[in-house]
Amino acid sequence: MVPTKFKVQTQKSKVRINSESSFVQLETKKLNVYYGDKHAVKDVSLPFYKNTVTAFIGPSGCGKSTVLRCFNRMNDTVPGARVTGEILIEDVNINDPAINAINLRRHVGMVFQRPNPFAKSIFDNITLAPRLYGASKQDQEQMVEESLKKVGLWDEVKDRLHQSALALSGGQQQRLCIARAIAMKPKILLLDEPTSALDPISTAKIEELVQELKEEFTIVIVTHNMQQAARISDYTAYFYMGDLIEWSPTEQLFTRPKRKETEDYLTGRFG
Ligand SMILES: Nc1ncnc2c1ncn2[C@@H]1O[C@H](COP(=O)(O)OP(=O)(O)OP(=O)(O)O)[C@@H](O)[C@H]1O
Repeated sequence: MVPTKFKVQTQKSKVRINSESSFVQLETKKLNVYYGDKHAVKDVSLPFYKNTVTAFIGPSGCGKSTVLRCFNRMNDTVPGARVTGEILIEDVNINDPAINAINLRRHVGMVFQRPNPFAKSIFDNITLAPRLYGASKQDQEQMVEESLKKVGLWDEVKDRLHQSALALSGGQQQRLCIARAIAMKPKILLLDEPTSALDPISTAKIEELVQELKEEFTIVIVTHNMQQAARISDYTAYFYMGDLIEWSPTEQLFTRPKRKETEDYLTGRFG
């Protein structure tokens, strides 16, 4: 049992898991990742349920981002990286060499730690990829309005869509990056420490947004902030040195962890 003073408040009462949440959207089976001789991720088998948020927690270097990057095959571009095991998205193994990584990324959007808008207009940031797939002008306009409304940015930027995205604040830029990631209507949204560069108000907005977006997407978030994991996720996976130590419903993991190692991490005894 985690002593009360170390307990992180979970807000499960606010977390609504919808009826499709028993559907496994994404699954890893014996996932291993090597960087040369370094065995960075070891035999990780995990389900990710549709329209839920799963948080990855654990000390620096434990493999959280590496696992996340497998889901859109970003590790393909890392020299010396090797991935074994299966990653199934709706039963299709995305590690199959026949799967085109560019097409895969239409279904798996990603947002990074630092907001990284292109040095282009707000409008172009969202429509760049859809244009490559032949979206008409009308579709693009609809996409821009829809995705900016979803991230709560429309009212703030609707009169300056053709101005540079770099003129936005950090928090606005991160919401724009989320809008860009969801414009193509992916099935899965990956968030790699999306609030670590943001102030508390922008962080709260993104956390609220994640709760709204899970109605439509299956979300996986890497975070160093345990309170954040407790506040916004439905499931939490705790990693240590490449091993998955525990995966549980978030409320359970934070209040009644199954493993002593998890409890030690939550109570600050190591990590
Ligand atoms: N491109 C790379 N080449 C070699 N080793 C790497 C590479 N990327 C990550 N690693 C190693 O793999 C291990 C896992 O790294 P990863 O970035 O996944 O950890 P993390 O848990 O996300 O860490 P952090 O919380 O600090 O971001 C670490 O030992 C790291 O040094």
